[in-house]
Amino acid sequence: MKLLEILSVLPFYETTASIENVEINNIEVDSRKVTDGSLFICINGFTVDGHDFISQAVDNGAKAILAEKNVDTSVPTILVADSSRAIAVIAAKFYNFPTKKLPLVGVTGTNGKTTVTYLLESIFNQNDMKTGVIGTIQMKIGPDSYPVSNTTPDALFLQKTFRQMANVNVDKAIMEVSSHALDMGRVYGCDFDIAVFTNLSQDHLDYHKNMDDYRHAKSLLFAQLGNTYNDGHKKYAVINEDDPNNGVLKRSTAQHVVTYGCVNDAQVMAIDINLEVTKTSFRMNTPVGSIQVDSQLIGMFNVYNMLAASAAAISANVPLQVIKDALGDIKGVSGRFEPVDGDQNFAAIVDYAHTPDSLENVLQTIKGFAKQKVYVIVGCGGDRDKTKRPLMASIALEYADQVFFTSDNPRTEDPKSILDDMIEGIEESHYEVIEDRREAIFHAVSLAEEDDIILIAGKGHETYQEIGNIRYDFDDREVAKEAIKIKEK
Ligand SMILES: CC(=O)N[C@H]1[C@@H](OP(=O)(O)OP(=O)(O)OC[C@H]2O[C@@H](n3ccc(=O)[nH]c3=O)[C@H](O)[C@@H]2O)O[C@H](CO)[C@@H](O)[C@@H]1O[C@H](C)C(=O)N[C@@H](C)C(=O)N[C@H](CCC(=O)O)C(=O)O
Ligand SMILES: Nc1ncnc2c1ncn2[C@@H]1O[C@H](COP(=O)(O)OP(=O)(O)OP(=O)(O)O)[C@@H](O)[C@H]1O
Ligand SMILES: N[C@H](CCC[C@H](N)C(=O)O)C(=O)O
Ligand SMILES: [Mg+2]
Repeated sequence: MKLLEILSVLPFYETTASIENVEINNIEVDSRKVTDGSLFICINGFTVDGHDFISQAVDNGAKAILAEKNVDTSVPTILVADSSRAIAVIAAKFYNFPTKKLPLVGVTGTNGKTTVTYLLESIFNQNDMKTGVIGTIQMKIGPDSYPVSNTTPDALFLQKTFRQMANVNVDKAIMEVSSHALDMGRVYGCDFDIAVFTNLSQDHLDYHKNMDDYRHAKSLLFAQLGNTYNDGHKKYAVINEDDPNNGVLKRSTAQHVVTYGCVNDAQVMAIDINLEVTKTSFRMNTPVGSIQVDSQLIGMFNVYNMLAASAAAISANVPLQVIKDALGDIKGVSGRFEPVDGDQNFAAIVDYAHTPDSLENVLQTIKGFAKQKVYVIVGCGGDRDKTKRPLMASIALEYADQVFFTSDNPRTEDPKSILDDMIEGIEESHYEVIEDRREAIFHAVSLAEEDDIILIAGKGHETYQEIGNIRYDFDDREVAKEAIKIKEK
């Protein structure tokens, strides 16, 4: 493709040499992956500056450089104010605007994104639609899955992936949209048809300055809705009416708002909610009729997730009966309230709760059913929001009979200092600090008696423990199974 044509989507840029005859066959943000004929886009990252790798990019065959500052190089340079924003639209153009054709649902919020995307995948599949899913656990095209390193990957990866999805006739793409991605412009070139808001509570205050900034980042998804290409298609903002932030998000969009909830009056509403240990049921009233939902998902927070997915599916014209059938079939999402079954007489549940709000939700659910003691194993991630550490510790202590504070991906921080942050100022004494997570799980399992419940929180589907910059194999579910096996002997 002619470079001039690719750049036609940018409102303003300068060039250092004529680019009239430059042809580009690839776009790259990583100098190591540049191939002959590429346009290399320099991103000034959090760790290194892409501008420092221009000579490697040129050596590898870059035919032009897109940069934020003047650089000394033998190939033409295109200067823009913000290359992270530029790449989002350039990549969309290069891959021929895949999301113009491919219906795209974006799900944002502090908790529940992964769950809602998987619920939507099941609902769309039940409606005989081929789906593509991008999120925390993996990327999927139809039944095939691929690893991802971010919940919401960078703009180039996204546009390339959406092109792949469009080429194999995916009917609906569903993605998690993190606040980091919104802030960094990773989804700036995506044309969403439906944007879903789950909820907002404290997280990521290492990245966002305060809760207002965090909320603002989330609102960008709704502000962007329908503005990307102005193609006249009907767009929907699906919003949790029971979340105190609903007003801000509604005011962020000029599109149709669909509300859901259980308390405040909403268009898609759950009533007669019955929460049990092994199942959940409720009546769902919607503008297009009413259905009885009988689900194997546990907990009030999952009622909200089911409402969010249903409201989005209704906006996409999926019949209510299909939604009912899909919600009835879903067994659960990997690492989310996942029971570990080793034929033991107590329960062990692995859950991805790694924020104060999700931990509280999941513990409220467990306390609602607990007949005997509740044990909690929990830690907090290193190089992440430090202010959530004491909050998560207090919540665990409030609901549990005994808490084991342990490591959860200490990354480059000293595991002991993370644990110190968690227990600082705590007056209760019903806890132990066991830095080694495996030891903590084995210890809790060794104490558990009939009908007790152990919650192993924070890592869910993760199959590693990140210490320093190394990811060691570690899966809470496997370790718990081992511990149970040894105890049962
Ligand atoms: C803080 C942050 O978001 N960082 C993201 C960012 O990395 P970075 O800024 O450090 O990149 P960098 O290493 O400095 O590189 C800058 C540029 O130089 C280029 N480069 C680098 C080296 C080289 O030899 N040649 C070269 O060209 C790189 O390709 C890049 O274009 O860009 C990378 C590529 O897109 C991301 O993978 C990375 O996410 C890191 C791993 C991360 O942990 N991000 C978290 C905070 C995050 O985004 N989380 C949210 C989910 C949150 C949630 O809701 O739970 C997510 O969406 O994942
Ligand atoms: N709607 C909800 N409200 C509050 N907590 C929830 C909700 N849904 C799930 N949770 C809790 O949050 C945890 C993570 O859920 P999920 O993975 O669906 O969220 P997420 O938003 O994708 O998280 P992440 O930001 O890490 O990708 C679950 O294991 C559960 O404990
Ligand atoms: N997407 C989240 C996941 C946190 C999961 C938890 N296990 C941790 O490592 O803190 C993050 O990267 O902040
Ligand atoms: Mg997720």
